[in-house]
Amino acid sequence: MKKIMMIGYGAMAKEVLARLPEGVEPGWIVAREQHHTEIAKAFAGRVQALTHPEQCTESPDLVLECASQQAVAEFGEAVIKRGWRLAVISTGALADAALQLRLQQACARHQGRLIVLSGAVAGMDGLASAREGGLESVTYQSSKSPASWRGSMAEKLIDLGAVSEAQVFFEGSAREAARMFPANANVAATIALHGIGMDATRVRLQVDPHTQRNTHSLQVCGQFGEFQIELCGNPLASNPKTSTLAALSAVQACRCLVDGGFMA
Ligand SMILES: NC(=O)C1=CN([C@@H]2O[C@H](COP(=O)(O)OP(=O)(O)OC[C@H]3O[C@@H](n4cnc5c(N)ncnc54)[C@H](O)[C@@H]3O)[C@@H](O)[C@H]2O)C=CC1
Ligand SMILES: O=C([O-])CC(=O)C(=O)O
Repeated sequence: MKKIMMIGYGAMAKEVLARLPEGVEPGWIVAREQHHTEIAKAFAGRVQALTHPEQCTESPDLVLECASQQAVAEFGEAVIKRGWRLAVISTGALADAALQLRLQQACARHQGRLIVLSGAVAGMDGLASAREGGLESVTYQSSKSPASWRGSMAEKLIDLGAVSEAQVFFEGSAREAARMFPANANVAATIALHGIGMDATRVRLQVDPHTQRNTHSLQVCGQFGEFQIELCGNPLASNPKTSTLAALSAVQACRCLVDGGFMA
C-alpha cells in the first residue's frame, strides 16, 4: 500500500481523497487546526492530522499539495529537504523567483523532487517539447463565470454583478496573473513553467456571465509550428473557482505510484 501526505483539506483535497486509486491511501493530512476534528471523524482515526509536514515520523510515498500558494511557500522546502517527492497544484507559488530557486536548490542538495501537476489545463507535454525548438509566443486566456471570480482581485477591476457580456478585465504576464489571482490563475504559471517563462507568457483573464465552465485557451507559436488548445472544464460543485480536471491530475499522479506509470 502506498501512503500519501495531503497538504490542505478543502474542495480539491476532498475530491482527490474520494477518488484515490486502489493501492493508495492517505496517511497524513496537513491542515489548519480547525479541520483536525473533521479529519479524525472522516477517517475514523486512520489518518493523522498535522499542522506541519515535519511532524510526520515516517516517509510518505508522495506529498500532494492541494492547499494554496502560501502552503507551498510555508512547507515546500521542509518537504523537499527530507528527500520526499512534492507534487504541487498551487503552481503560482513559483512566480516567486526566490522561492522557486530555494525549492530547486533543495531538490539538488537533498534528492527531493518537485513535480508541477498539469492541473486544469492540457497540452503541457507538447508545450515542453515545443520549447526545445524555440518558442516565439505563448498566450493564455482564462474565462470563468462571475461566481468563479468572486473574492478575488477581479472585484476591484470590474463590477462582476453588472457584466452582461464576456469581458476581459486583466492583461499581463503569467507572473503578475499568478500573484494577483492566487486562487484562479495557477494555470498561467503552469503554462509559463512548461513554456517561455513567467514574464514572456501573455495572459488574459475574462469574466463570462453566460458560462458555468472554466475555459482555458492556449495559443503557442514556435519553430515547430503552432497549436491552439481550448479546454472547457466543469468546476467542482464545492468550489466554482476550481476545475474538476485539476483534482483529476492529482489523482493521476497517485495512480502512477501503483502502476509504475510516468509522472509528469
Ligand atoms: N494548477 C491548477 O490548475 C489549479 C490550481 N488550483 C489551486 O489548488 C488549491 C486548492 O484548491 P481548492 O481546494 O479548490 O481551494 P479551497 O479554498 O477549497 O481549499 C484550500 C484548503 O487548503 C487549506 N490551506 C490553505 N493554505 C494552507 C496552509 N498554509 N496550511 C494548511 N492548510 C491550508 C485551506 O484551509 C482550505 O481548506 C488552490 O491554491 C487553488 O488555487 C485550483 C484549480 C486549478
Ligand atoms: O481550476 C481552474 O480552472 C484554474 C484555476 O483555478 C487556477 O488556474 O488556479
